[in-house]
Amino acid sequence: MNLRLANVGKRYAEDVWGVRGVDLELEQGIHGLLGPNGAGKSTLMRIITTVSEPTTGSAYWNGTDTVETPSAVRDVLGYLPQQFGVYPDLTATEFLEYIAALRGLDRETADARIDELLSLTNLQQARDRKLRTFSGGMHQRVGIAQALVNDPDLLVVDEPTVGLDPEERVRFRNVLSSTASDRVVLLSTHIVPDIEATAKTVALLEEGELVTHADPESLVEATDGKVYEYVAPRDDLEAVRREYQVSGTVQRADGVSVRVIADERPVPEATPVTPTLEDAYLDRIERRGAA
Ligand SMILES: Nc1ncnc2c1ncn2[C@@H]1O[C@H](COP(=O)(O)OP(=O)(O)OP(=O)(O)O)[C@@H](O)[C@H]1O
Repeated sequence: MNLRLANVGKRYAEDVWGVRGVDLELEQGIHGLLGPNGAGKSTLMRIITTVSEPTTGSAYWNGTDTVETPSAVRDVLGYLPQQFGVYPDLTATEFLEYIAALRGLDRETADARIDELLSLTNLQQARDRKLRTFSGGMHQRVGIAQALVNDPDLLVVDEPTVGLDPEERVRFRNVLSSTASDRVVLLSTHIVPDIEATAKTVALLEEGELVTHADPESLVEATDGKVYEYVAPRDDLEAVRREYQVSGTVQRADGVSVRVIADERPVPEATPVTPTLEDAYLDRIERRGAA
């Protein structure tokens, strides 16, 4: 299984490119598409799912050009878009039955598959409740269930954890990682912990361009020796933010403990700490911003 993007660009207006010159190759496993708001993640997802056509370049699924032959990807695709609307008066089971029918599954196959998916997404207890009564997290889990109805080879999930509380976010992450074997999963997010534990590779997008595509370990390694923690007076926090990329703050009795990304030790008492993927992400974004 292989998804390849070659020189993919999307122009919205004369000088407005949603993405530009993106080359990317993804194999089986979870891949994170990371970038700040407006970076072009949704644009790229819409091209991959054939909802929208690129202005330049093309996408290939197992070597077949998906702009010329959209069915090559549509037939194997599961998609959870950012704005995922459901039918509030259907129960979870009814909704999944409807999706299964649209996907052309016969009744028997559909029933078995729906049972399996409700259990995978931890919604067995709620299967006969109307979707209007679902919490944000349950809504997203039904979303992932509907995307998996046809057992897709390519699963595309766009910002799935926005608005979820931390516990639901973790639950969603676990569901997703348990579905990742035997398919290509592309998960777009601007929340680094969403992919930290699960992604095989991370593609970092900023202002429509692919900044890097690497495994999380290599990204973190590149930031090694550049992350420091120290306690700053509370009144200095704004100044620290102006000077450094701050990846965390903790209020303390004697000031604010800050975690910063810096090429050199910012103050003599700063302690070097082990970087996380979040630090590495901010470092790449920062370096680009400063370049
Ligand atoms: N239909 C459109 N017409 C014009 N510009 C657009 C259109 N859709 C997106 N853009 C612009 O393209 C850029 C990329 O947008 P996109 O929605 O792909 O980013 P994103 O990374 O998904 O951000 P978000 O997380 O905020 O959705 C932005 O500058 C956006 O304003």
